[in-house]
Amino acid sequence: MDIDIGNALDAVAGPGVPRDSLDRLDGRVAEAHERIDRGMADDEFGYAALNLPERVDTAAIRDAVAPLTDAETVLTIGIGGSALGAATLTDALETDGDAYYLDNVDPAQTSALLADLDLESTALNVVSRSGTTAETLANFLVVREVYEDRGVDWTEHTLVTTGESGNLRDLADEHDLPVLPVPDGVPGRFSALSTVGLASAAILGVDVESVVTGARAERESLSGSLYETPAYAYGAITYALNARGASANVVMPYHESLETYAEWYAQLSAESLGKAGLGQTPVRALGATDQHSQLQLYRAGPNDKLVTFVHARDGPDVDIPDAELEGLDYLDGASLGELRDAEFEATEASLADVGLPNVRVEIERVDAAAIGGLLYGMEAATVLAGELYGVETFTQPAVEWGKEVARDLLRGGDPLDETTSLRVTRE
Ligand SMILES: O=P(O)(O)OC[C@H]1O[C@](O)(CO)[C@@H](O)[C@@H]1O
Repeated sequence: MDIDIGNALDAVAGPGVPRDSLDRLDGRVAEAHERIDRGMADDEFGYAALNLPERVDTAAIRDAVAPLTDAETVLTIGIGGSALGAATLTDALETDGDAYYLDNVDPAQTSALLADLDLESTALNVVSRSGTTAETLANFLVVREVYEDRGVDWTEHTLVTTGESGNLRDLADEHDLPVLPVPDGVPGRFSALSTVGLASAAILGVDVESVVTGARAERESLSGSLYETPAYAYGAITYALNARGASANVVMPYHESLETYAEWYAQLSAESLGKAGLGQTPVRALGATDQHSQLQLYRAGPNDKLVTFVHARDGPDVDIPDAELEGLDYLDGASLGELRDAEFEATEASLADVGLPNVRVEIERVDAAAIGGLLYGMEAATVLAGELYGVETFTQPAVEWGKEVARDLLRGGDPLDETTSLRVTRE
């Protein structure tokens, strides 16, 4: 991936980063890289994620999914990092069939999805690192019962991706289900380039080997300077802008196929860096669509954010038929891709024009290697930012409080006294 941070410097942006500050920050990047390098060398918890391009065994993934590759549909049951990496890949890349994800507890969505699925031609990949996540286990039990109600042997269609212990591992052992291991020492949000993110894609014919090759190329770019490492340039500039008031990072890909990538990045950033009162709020947006919904705020609202554009330089295109419509002459002879690119560059300029910091992340085209590089690059960027923030990048303790209370409520616990209520209703 390429990064252009020019529109985040103080020559353009306010808040912007002075070049001499960036040079000084580069000294901290060099120290952070040494820490990251040591963590990778020792396969330390969390840092181990940056070793995945060398560690992931795509042949073993192919072997495990081989019995399922005739499936026309893959239903992945997981949540957070156990779904978003896989969804990023199958939403971005060509697949041999349909990919669906049950990554929420929404009875209407679950019922509607299951009503439409031909379970005989559907492979099930149940993914949970802990094997104890309520949403994932609940959805799995519901789906399993539907298989049984329809007389389809769910055990013939199910792959499990989980850790060495937990309810899901127990269920897999009880029913002798094929199990793929989750990578040791890799938090869920960093596991896209492992069994967790690659298995569902492999079932659907995605070139997972090229995904890993692209990640490996980004891994090889890691160095002691943000000026030589796109991933570190991104991690450093988002950190530096946050320190100067950019409290939100609007991730705005200009490709429908990358919309889920923005969702994946939101978890990666928020769950890794949102600690000790620090962190940058990830906002998901989509170009060109959100020029017609959020751009007004970005250009004329508070300069309290940065916008990260994600753009592929090349890709499929569609010619626009010549228009006889007055005022639309500028479309004559143009294509949808040219219109999109003109709008992307105009939006980038529109924000620079008012000093709203923005960064351009570019890939050559949306293909397996580029997506692998983008995923790896953003993981490395987040690890670097975590070193600069000085936070515990690889844990997520804040998510546990709500889980415990939800469990207590389901067990008939008392209503919460942390919340207050002031209901306003129509008479
Ligand atoms: O893979 P698991 O253990 O089901 O966890 C799913 C998700 O839940 C979290 O642990 C947060 O609750 C995420 O970090 C993780 O990606």
